Amino acid sequence: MDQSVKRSTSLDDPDPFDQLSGSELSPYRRFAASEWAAFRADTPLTLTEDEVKRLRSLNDPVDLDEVRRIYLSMSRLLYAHVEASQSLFEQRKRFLSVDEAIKTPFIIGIAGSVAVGKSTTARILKELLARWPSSPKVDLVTTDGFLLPNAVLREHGLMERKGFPESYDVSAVLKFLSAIKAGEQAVRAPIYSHMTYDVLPDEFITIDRPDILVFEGINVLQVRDLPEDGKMVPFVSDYFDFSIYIDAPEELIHDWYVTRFMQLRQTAFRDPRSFFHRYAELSETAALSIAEGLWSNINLRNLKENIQPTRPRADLILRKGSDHMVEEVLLRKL
Ligand SMILES: Nc1ncnc2c1ncn2[C@@H]1O[C@H](COP(=O)(O)OP(=O)(O)O)[C@@H](O)[C@H]1O
Ligand SMILES: CC(C)(COP(=O)(O)O)[C@@H](O)C(=O)NCCC(=O)O
Repeated sequence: MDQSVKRSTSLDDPDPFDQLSGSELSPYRRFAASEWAAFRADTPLTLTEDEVKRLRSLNDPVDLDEVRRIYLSMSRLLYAHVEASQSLFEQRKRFLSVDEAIKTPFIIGIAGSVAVGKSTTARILKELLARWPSSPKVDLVTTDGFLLPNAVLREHGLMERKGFPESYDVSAVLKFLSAIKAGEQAVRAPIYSHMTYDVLPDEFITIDRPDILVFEGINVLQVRDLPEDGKMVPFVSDYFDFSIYIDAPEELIHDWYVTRFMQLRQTAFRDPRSFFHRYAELSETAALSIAEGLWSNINLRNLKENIQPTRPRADLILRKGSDHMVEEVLLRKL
């Protein structure tokens, strides 16, 4: 992109969310959570309170009511999309003389800030979709496995840029998604550990021809600048059949990040193998200041510069409120 026209983002810029939800020209239709809940129709509730508790992340209070209010309608909508896409693919096979055995997975992308609750949403959706009457095979992959290893990030001075677009091996992401879409068997994805704060060397998750793949991570809706040589480059989202952006006002995400950091201090950071173990021993004030620094220097910056600008590319936006519960749903109408 021509650098002279690239708009610089300031951390103080207001969130342009109202333009998306409030304007008549918005490509989205906005629903209050109660209106959205009505679309559930006769979709059965297939999760129990205990299962929801098991699926949710630290500091995420999502419960069975939230599943009823928000997730069942989403499950119904996705069911319609998956059915339509499978039927379309069947018809296309006749034109393309494609091998009958090849299965093209339906890929759902889930984007949003660090600490907004993407993992919880991804895990609940995975379980709900897998419990449809047709019992589809549903897999979940997170993009943190595709981060460059810490050794490489250090070598390039990128340790403070973890989560920014340049900290990922995007070619590996594209190769992975292309293999999945091509219906390849046993495709490997790398794994990240929050404990070591690094990609696990030689450890992989194997994805074997699912019906549906949920692909979750902060940057999945990222659009890359065209290379100078003018070569066409696919975007990660080119492989998506449906995309969801999890959203909330920045001040709330900030609070959730800091609260979670302080809770991790009492739990995961206590483990001497944790990369953040040293923070478990710090005073409350010192730890708070570390959390604030990580939020404003890395995660807020990334949200404003790279993540929030991808929000208008999503098919569905879930906007959360102060109690972590979804207050508004925006569904793309065009
Ligand atoms: N330092 C950490 N130690 C242990 N777990 C972590 C740490 N940071 C994040 N997590 C966990 O990793 C998962 C992903 O977190 P994150 O990338 O912030 O996305 P989100 O909160 O949107 O799911 C969450 O389940 C979170 O609880
Ligand atoms: C690992 C993450 C970049 C998220 O990765 P994702 O799965 O969304 O690709 C993020 O959780 C993170 O660790 N950010 C670095 C700054 C911090 O420690 O908060």
